[in-house]
Amino acid sequence: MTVSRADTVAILGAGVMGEALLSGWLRGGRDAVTVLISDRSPERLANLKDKYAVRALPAAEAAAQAATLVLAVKPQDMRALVQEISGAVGDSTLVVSLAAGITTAFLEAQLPEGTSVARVMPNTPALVDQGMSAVSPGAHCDADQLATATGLLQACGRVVALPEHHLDAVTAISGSGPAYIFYVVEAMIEAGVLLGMPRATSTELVVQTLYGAATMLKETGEHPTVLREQVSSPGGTTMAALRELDDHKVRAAFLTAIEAAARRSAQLAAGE
Ligand SMILES: NC(=O)C1=CN([C@@H]2O[C@H](COP(=O)(O)OP(=O)(O)OC[C@H]3O[C@@H](n4cnc5c(N)ncnc54)[C@H](O)[C@@H]3O)[C@@H](O)[C@H]2O)C=CC1
Ligand SMILES: O=C(O)[C@@H]1CCC=N1
Repeated sequence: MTVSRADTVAILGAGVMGEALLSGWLRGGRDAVTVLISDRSPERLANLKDKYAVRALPAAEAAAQAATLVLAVKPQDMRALVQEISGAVGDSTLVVSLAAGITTAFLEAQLPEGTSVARVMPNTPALVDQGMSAVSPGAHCDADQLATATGLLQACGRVVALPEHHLDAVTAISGSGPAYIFYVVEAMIEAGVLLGMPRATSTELVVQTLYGAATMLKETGEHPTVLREQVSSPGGTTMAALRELDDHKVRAAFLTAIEAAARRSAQLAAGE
């Protein structure tokens, strides 16, 4: 079967996020022949070709054969990748970057004049079709191209369009967010073990509690304060615990931590 360039998407850098998108597209019914992958690691490529039956090519060749390029390397590897593919980027190519910190202006300056670029910040729950992504258009990305970028992410979860000046904050909240939640989950599991419970039991209790609480937030649409108050009996156990969290400034620590993540995203833009 011959596949047109217009229908082809290339994932350049097929690591955690590249695979999350690839797997989401295939689960959503996209034909594997319309996806090209490229990665520096031959082992990684062999593994993905086996698992998903997609074609692998060197980055510049993949870039020449696809109308949409998803750049999914680490921010520190972005300059080298863009230099590698720049000559293969055509007039109608849409470049979609997933990298933390890397601005559309940075990419536009490295790519041929007038290249359409969209910046996206996804997160790992895309692996289970529950991703949260934000997308921002660059200077030459028109509405149709923004819709194309949005569609690629919608296959794996929800997408919001936002002005690019919010993207460092998005990176700090939803991009890195799953890690904060996993960190809290780890701490709660440890607490169960400290109280004498088998680890497997503690894990089951915590994971289902997280799932239930997330489902309540989503399905009731109630403010989290209301839902927290429903759990907090006067003079009860929950207030005893929350008082300790307040004493240990856990809320303030979250604010400071998320500010640090946003600051780090901005530093990555400067190549630090
Ligand atoms: N992991 C996460 O939770 C999220 C990551 N991101 C962003 O996604 C991007 C990718 O992150 P991960 O998937 O976590 O990284 P990763 O390290 O799992 O994947 C990056 C892949 O790029 C490959 N690579 C590096 N240079 C290359 C080149 N020149 N040509 C071809 N392949 C090359 C590496 O071999 C690696 O497999 C990063 O820029 C990150 O900021 C965004 C949101 C969430
Ligand atoms: O930690 C990072 O830099 C990437 C970006 C958002 C999540 N992971």
